[in-house]
Amino acid sequence: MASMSVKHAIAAAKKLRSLQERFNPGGSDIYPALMGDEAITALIPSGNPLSVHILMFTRALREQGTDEQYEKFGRRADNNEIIGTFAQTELGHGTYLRGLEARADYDRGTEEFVLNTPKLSSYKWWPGGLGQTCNYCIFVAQLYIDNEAKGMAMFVVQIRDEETHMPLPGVHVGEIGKKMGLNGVNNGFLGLKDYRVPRLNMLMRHQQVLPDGRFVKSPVSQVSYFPMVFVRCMVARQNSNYLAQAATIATRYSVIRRQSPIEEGQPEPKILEHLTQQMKVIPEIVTAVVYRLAAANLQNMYNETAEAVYRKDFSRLPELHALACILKVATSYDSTYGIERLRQACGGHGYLTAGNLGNIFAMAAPACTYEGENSVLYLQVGKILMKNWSQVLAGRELMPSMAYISECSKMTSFPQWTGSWECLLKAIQYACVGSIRLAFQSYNARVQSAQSQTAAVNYSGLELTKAAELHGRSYVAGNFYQQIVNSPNKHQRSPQFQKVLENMLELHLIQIFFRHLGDILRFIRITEDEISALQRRLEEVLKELRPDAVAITDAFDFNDKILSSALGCYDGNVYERLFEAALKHPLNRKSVPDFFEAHLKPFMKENADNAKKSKL
Ligand SMILES: CC/C=C\C/C=C\C/C=C\C/C=C/C(=O)SCCNC(=O)CCNC(=O)[C@H](O)C(C)(C)COP(=O)(O)OP(=O)(O)OC[C@H]1O[C@@H](n2cnc3c(N)ncnc32)[C@H](O)[C@@H]1OP(=O)(O)O
Ligand SMILES: Cc1cc2nc3c(=O)[nH]c(=O)nc-3n(C[C@H](O)[C@H](O)[C@H](O)COP(=O)(O)OP(=O)(O)OC[C@H]3O[C@@H](n4cnc5c(N)ncnc54)[C@H](O)[C@@H]3O)c2cc1C
Repeated sequence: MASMSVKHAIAAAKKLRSLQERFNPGGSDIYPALMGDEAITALIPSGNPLSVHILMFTRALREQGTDEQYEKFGRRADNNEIIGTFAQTELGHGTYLRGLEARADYDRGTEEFVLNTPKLSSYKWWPGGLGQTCNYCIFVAQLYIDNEAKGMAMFVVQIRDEETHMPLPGVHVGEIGKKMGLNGVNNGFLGLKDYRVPRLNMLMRHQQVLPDGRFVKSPVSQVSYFPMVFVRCMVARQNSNYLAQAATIATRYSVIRRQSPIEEGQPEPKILEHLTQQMKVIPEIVTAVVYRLAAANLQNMYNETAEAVYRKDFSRLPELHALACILKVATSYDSTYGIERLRQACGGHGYLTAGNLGNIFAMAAPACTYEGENSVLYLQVGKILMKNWSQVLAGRELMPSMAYISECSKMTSFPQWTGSWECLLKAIQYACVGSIRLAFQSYNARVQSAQSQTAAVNYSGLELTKAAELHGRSYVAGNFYQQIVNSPNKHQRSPQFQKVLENMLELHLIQIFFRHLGDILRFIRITEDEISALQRRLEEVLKELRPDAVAITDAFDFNDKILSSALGCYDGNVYERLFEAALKHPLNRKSVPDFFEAHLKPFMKENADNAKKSKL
């Protein structure tokens, strides 16, 4: 599987190169890499072994290396003359980067770094493509000068001979084993023993080690985390894509499959006529759209921040970090749960490999873990919200994506309930700010009682997580509202199209309201009649969107090769394709399976003989 994936990945990478040259000659924009990776990944159901090379290795060289280092390594990596990965996670540590054990000791006598993974737990473990594909990697290690720890640093390390692909002396490298999915990616392990690299193999755009061993600290240590921010932005877009693919499959299947009359004596309807089926499928279509728009916003913000960082302006890093964390978490959680809901909406056939929903789930699910485990990132955002709440208390302005927190903090109570979109959006924001205030009271009380920040974060973790989750909901819903109601190009839309978008906004806001009704009722009084009115509107908007469901998913424009699903094929010949796939199964090559003579027949005969004996 790995070799097939590499073959496909190389073919697709070549295609990508020609597309880039045609549509984005010499451009550094992220989209070609993203589209390239998406295209390659989508065409390789077992995952793209070049993903981390495209998304992390090449970018780390460009963003963390000096111009000279880019000339020496980056250009060859961009041109796919060398293939690398990003080796940060270890067998013993993934989240807690300060606990990483791999070390780089500077030898000023030879102006080299001596790299070691001192224990088994120090082995790099997980990097994509590390097992067999890559001949280089970015090796993340704790930097030591005269045995004094200086923090994390990144090193360009060649791990295999460029001609023979043999692991180099001092390198122990291989595949970590079968996974739930992505088995074409050859995630690998890497051990280094007294492996020497020249001083100039340490990426030194932001921090330097001079020949005599003097260390020049980075102006902002967090800029070394930038490669992770980029992939978190990618995940937001990639996972909204996975959800859109699954929604397309389930929607098409739901208008082909007929089951169970709604009125006695009537013919069996398409299953999408059942209201409960509409509630399983249509909100997922809308969620895919909502996150795709949010991810596009985030991508633009990433581009702007990356250019600023290149100019040594680090001012926007904190906001990008907060948004990249919350969107990576929200998109990966909601897409993973949404794809499983869509699989279940397809009944038994949803469980068939031919439907491809299982594989889409297996591609989407690990995004809840890699690039920052989701609950750790929720806590990251929770910590940032605590800092911002202190700013609110001090009367200071907040970053634009958190401005609503300031506005809501000035409200002494929630205004009269109207049920309008603005009211629903404000309710989610108001509940978020209420949760932040409660979390801060707990957190601050702990800090005041002399608990350390990390301990206070841990013991306030549940409330911090809730506040972070609601912040994500507020941001995503607010972005969708702005795009539908206040977009500058709204007047270029046909009235029919605008109506469909407004129906999607109505559904999203009401769905989020009901998902967080408990959180909202803690801070806002809403009567039973007002809640029942929203229930009616939910049922109504599902009915309104039902006729548009197929058109919206067709507009995602996935061709059959990308969906790779007998349930979601464009021509709708589901049963014929399911049967065609079944007949291809190896067990159908013979009428009598080999195991009959070898196992089944003797087993049944033995039971029959025993039965006869027991009768005697
Ligand atoms: C298109 C296809 C897309 C995707 C699929 C295809 C390919 C990719 C597939 C897989 C690739 C996977 C790669 C990986 O998984 S790479 C390894 C990823 N590992 C992590 O993300 C580690 C997660 N851990 C953390 O982030 C750590 O907790 C942290 C680095 C945050 C450090 O925590 P620590 O406790 O040491 O410090 P904190 O106090 O939490 O933070 C200090 C300070 O720094 C700020 N901060 C933290 N992170 C960032 C950041 N990324 N950017 C900017 N700023 C950051 C934090 O807010 C604190 O600030 P302050 O409070 O002001 O001091
Ligand atoms: C498919 C896939 C591809 C990957 N690709 C790469 C790659 O290319 N390069 C790379 O370097 N890494 C890669 N990784 C590794 C990934 O980055 C780590 O798995 C991830 O960072 C989580 O770390 P961990 O696995 O050590 O889990 P841990 O950090 O051990 O987490 C285990 C549990 O402990 C909890 N926990 C940990 N810390 C805290 C805390 N401070 N507070 C509360 N709870 C906490 C977590 O929430 C989680 O529930 C990949 C992983 C996967 C699954």
